Amino acid sequence: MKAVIVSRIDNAEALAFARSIRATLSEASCPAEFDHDTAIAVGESGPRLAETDADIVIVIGGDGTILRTIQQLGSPVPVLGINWGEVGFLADLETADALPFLRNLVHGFTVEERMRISLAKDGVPLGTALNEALIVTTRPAKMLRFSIIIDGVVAEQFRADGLLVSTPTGSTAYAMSAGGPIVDPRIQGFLLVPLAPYMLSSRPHLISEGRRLEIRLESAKPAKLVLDGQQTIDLGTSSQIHIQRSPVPAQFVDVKRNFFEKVDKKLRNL
Ligand SMILES: NC(=O)c1ccc[n+]([C@@H]2O[C@H](COP(=O)([O-])OP(=O)(O)OC[C@H]3O[C@@H](n4cnc5c(N)ncnc54)[C@H](O)[C@@H]3O)[C@@H](O)[C@H]2O)c1
Ligand SMILES: Nc1ncnc2c1ncn2[C@@H]1O[C@H](COP(=O)(O)OP(=O)(O)OP(=O)(O)O)[C@@H](O)[C@H]1O
Repeated sequence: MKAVIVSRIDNAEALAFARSIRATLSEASCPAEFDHDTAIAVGESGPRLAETDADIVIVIGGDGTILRTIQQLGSPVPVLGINWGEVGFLADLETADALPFLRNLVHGFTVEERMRISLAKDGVPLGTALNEALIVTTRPAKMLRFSIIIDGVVAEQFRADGLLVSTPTGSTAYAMSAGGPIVDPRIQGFLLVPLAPYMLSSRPHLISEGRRLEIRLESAKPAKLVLDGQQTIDLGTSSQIHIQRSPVPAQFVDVKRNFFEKVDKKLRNL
């Protein structure tokens, strides 16, 4: 088994912990290297995540570092998050448990898959998201006009600051703050949550991932697409965005942590 280690690069203690993880894995006969950004931060060199042939990616950081890592991976590689962040909801291991867990990792592990969404504009791929795709007005305090088309039928039309198309994984993130439900990650679906809709009756929708989903922007106002808070794409005005389940799910090392216990522990006292 071979590991690549990704650390947040803005925190010296996290980088020092990354070194101790590399040493622990080497002692357990598991070759481990730093990814490009982490290596540069400690004066070394390392592979870009898009080119890694590692069997596991160990991430030391919070959710943003995990989300960015998954976006940068080429083919799917199981991710093990060690929490060195403010919340670290996607990081299933706390630092105190990390080294003992890693020593046992070499004996094998199971993988949990999480659906991602893929987006395209007029047939041109825009990217994928593990948490959500946010379509939002470029100009603050201006509204966009949305039509949500499901299986070719206009399901809802409204004006709003923006619209979140979230996965079940992202239902505990921005979508939660915007009033959406917590969605069991075993459910395969799209969670649509409008941002400040100018309509009394607009509600979040959870729809099956098997549906054909299209979002039409119908006001001549500029909009942006933001994927997992990491990647921003200009949509210009009046776009037609097609959304489907990505054929490539994200993979996490299953540390047997209960999702609902994590919600209770990590999100009740933010
Ligand atoms: N008002 C909000 O709640 C809000 C606003 C912007 C972005 N976000 C979320 O932040 C994510 C990007 O994370 P970041 O750390 O780079 O941004 P960030 O540093 O602005 O932090 C956003 C917060 O959301 C938490 N978070 C991220 N993904 C989560 C998940 N799946 N479940 C529970 N909490 C989660 C992070 O721990 C962090 O505390 C975006 O995908 C979006 O979901 C939330
Ligand atoms: N390789 C990198 N390139 C650019 N910025 C990075 C990199 N690694 C980490 N960062 C920055 O470090 C900080 C850590 O983000 P991260 O989301 O991991 O932790 P957090 O926000 O403290 O925790 P949480 O997201 O769990 O609340 C962010 O400001 C992130 O942009």
